[in-house]
Amino acid sequence: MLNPKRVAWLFIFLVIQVVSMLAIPTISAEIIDNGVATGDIDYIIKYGLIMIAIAFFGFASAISAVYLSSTESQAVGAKLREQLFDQILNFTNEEIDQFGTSTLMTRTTSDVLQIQQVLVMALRFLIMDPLRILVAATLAFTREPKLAFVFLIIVPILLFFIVIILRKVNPLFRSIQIKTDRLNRIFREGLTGIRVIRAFNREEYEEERFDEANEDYAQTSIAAHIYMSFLDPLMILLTSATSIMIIWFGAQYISVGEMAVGNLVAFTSYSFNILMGIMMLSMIITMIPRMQVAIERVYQILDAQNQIVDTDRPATLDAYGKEVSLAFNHVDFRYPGAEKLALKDIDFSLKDGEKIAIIGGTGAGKSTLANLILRLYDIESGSIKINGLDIKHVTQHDLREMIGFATQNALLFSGTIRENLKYGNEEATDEELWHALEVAQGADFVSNLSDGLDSRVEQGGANFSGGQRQRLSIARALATDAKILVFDDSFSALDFRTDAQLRKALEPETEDKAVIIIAQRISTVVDADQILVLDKGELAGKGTHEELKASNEVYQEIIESQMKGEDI
Ligand SMILES: Nc1ncnc2c1ncn2[C@@H]1O[C@H](COP(=O)(O)OP(=O)(O)OP(=O)(O)O)[C@@H](O)[C@H]1O
Repeated sequence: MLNPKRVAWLFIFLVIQVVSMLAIPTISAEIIDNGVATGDIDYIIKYGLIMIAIAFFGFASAISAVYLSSTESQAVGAKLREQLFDQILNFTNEEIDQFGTSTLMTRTTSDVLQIQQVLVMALRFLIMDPLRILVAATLAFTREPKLAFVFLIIVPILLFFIVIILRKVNPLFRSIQIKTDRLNRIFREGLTGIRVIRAFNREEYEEERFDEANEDYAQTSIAAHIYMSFLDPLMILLTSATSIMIIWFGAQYISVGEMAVGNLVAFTSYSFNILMGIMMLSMIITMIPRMQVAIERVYQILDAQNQIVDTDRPATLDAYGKEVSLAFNHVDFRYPGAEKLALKDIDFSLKDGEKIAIIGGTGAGKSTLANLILRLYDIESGSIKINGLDIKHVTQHDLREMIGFATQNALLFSGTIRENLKYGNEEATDEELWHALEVAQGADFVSNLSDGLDSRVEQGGANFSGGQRQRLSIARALATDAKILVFDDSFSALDFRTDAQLRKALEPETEDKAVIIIAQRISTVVDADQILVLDKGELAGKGTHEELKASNEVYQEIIESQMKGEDI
């Protein structure tokens, strides 16, 4: 994912930076010993200018390295987010259920950010610091081997404390990520469920739930940062101790003429570079497990095997052909992990010009059946065929292009009404959109809006009533010009009159289409060519309204329960 050419440039700039960082004290030592000590001004000026030139190169390289590491890590972050979003969009409902929406969001945002933040540091310091330590140690040991023993004392002490801190801090950072998930989940639920929370006066309870998760997250973060905060003072303490030791022993060597003053200055600087290098390297090493956790979490999503895949050699489905047929042949379906079948032995067929209605109590399996037509889940046995082709043998794209779907919850996207209506057919003209709205009984209310088709739709369609949302979602399905129309309980929020008008307006529109209307109300299904009665996932009856009314017990019960409702 990293660009090798840019990483190679980064490496070159970092080498220049390290060389310049360590060349400066080396030249200083030369100036002190050969210029200052002998009063040679020319020497001082000449080497002073060389020092400035080296410092300039070091400065320019440092800036270039920061630029390259930042842009590289940003590019990796952007790529990961793009891949995650693409992958999640292709997830089946099963995979989305398995992960849960809040963790999918945390992983796409905060885990990727975590990777980016560590990467920007790691790209520089993982290359620069080992180099810095190596060169500084070589220079220190070759220039003044007598003082090298100082490192043999200080470095083990530094490493000892760093290991202790890392061992404490790593598990804490791991748990912070899990706690972020939890915090996001509660926050999300609070936002989406705000109306329910208010209606049940549960603000206090939700606040407590959030506070508790927030406190837990904050405490873990604080604990982790307390441990991390030891690193700075530890470093100050150890560099000071090193300087004191170097000056103490160095002064003694200088006084007996065994060491030059310049070497003392250079050695102090090398030692600082070595200790600083070790500390920075340790900090990065601390961060790497955090990045690893984030990478694992991100790759769990990216590596998830999509359960529903297109076959290698798909058959061609003529989405705009004259005729269309849909057949369920003894279909059994079970939700992943469920014990019981959600649909059992479902068998029916319909073709263009026909309208099938599916009725049944809550949880009977109506929406499940609609989802199977779209192949949102794969069936366990039997087959679903469109135009004689098993839907597993055509691409999901071709299949879904055949179907205009109005979902049960009438979800709309933020944008304009026009954008929402054109969601399934970008080519649709305004005239076609208005026509779809006419049929969906939504033209009146849209034309009364000051901006008509350009009116804003808030997230989820929050600025429209349930009935208006349903009409827009029906119009969206009609605007696709698909051959099969599925209305999943899409008329439930409409009053009886609008429901009847809509079905009437649909008649001429659907002469060459196959229509499936899922409903709970008898009045919505009476005029269907065929009614399927679903009961606990099984087909309890199949026939016209009159036939079922005369002979089907479940249907009779539904009629009876709704008659009672009308009496009230
Ligand atoms: N994602 C899911 N995972 C597991 N079980 C599910 C899932 N969705 C639905 N079910 C189960 O499948 C059964 C059928 O649900 P379905 O949503 O199809 O019913 P329905 O007839 O459309 O009901 P309603 O009219 O209330 O929407 C129910 O028992 C439900 O609990």
